[in-house]
Amino acid sequence: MEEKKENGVAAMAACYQRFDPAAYLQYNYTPPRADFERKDSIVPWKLACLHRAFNEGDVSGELLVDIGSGPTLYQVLSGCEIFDKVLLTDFLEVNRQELRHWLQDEGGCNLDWTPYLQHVCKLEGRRTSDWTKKAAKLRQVVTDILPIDVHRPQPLARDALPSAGADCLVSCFCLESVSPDLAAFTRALGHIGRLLRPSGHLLLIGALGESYYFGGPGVKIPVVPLNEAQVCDSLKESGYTLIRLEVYTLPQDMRVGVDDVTGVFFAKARKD
Ligand SMILES: C[S@@+](CC[C@H](N)C(=O)[O-])C[C@H]1O[C@@H](n2cnc3c(N)ncnc32)[C@H](O)[C@@H]1O
Ligand SMILES: O=[N+]([O-])c1ccc2c(c1)CN[C@@H](CO)C2
Repeated sequence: MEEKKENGVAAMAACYQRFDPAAYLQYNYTPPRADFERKDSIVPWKLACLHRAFNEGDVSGELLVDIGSGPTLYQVLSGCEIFDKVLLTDFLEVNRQELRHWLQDEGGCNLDWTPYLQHVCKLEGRRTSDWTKKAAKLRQVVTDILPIDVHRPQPLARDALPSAGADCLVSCFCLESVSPDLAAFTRALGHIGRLLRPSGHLLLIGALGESYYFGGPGVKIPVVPLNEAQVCDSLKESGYTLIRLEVYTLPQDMRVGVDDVTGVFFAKARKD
């Protein structure tokens, strides 16, 4: 059994060697999936879920860790106003490099995050012109971009976090996209839970009913197809209490051929 587990994880790691951050951003973070003029676009829905979850009064602390950041920053645009310290993490150096390009404001980014910063300012009741302040805030609070492997019982380097752990985790489209099967997905949930202090919050966004996605031209990556019940069961099994689950169903024109995702879930949970 141990060998089968390791083979599945190794096969996933091999797929990711061909992951293309620029293509991935193009596929998922430009219109129609990221259209801030459309009420039914996926990215504004995700940003609204995250804004509400970070700002309803129960989430607080010093340290927020984003698990499997990839080449994207949207997942911490609300959290950066709440936490003094934000850690971004990813398995691939190409993604960590993409994030560094933006954070060091040195150019070379494959996506302009301005519309995202402006949109989240609007959600916060601020002028959209405050986006430059939000960008500065994000650059100030993101203190590191670390390698991570959610299949390891210790996903981060031993000294990466304070002994108390993180106060909050956010993770988007990572666990189901890197796990060979549902059991591995659930184990990974438990592994990242060890990074979180007791009663700390987990904000989890993921794909429903997805069996593959393209991580670049011709880079077909298998995904664990999840339904809502499995998400709830896995959270409970790996030591979380579910606070809220929200589901978005993709309209036809959001299905653009880069994956077979049918829905997106947002779960707010607390570590037991
Ligand atoms: C579908 S992307 C999600 C990116 C981003 N969080 C988002 O919301 O679009 C999945 C990410 O998981 C990363 N990844 C692959 N294997 C991993 C592993 N074993 N542990 C943690 N992250 C991994 C990939 O490098 C990739 O950035
Ligand atoms: O519409 N979206 O905002 C969006 C963003 C990222 C991803 C998806 C959809 C679906 N596929 C996952 C990878 O399994 C990645």
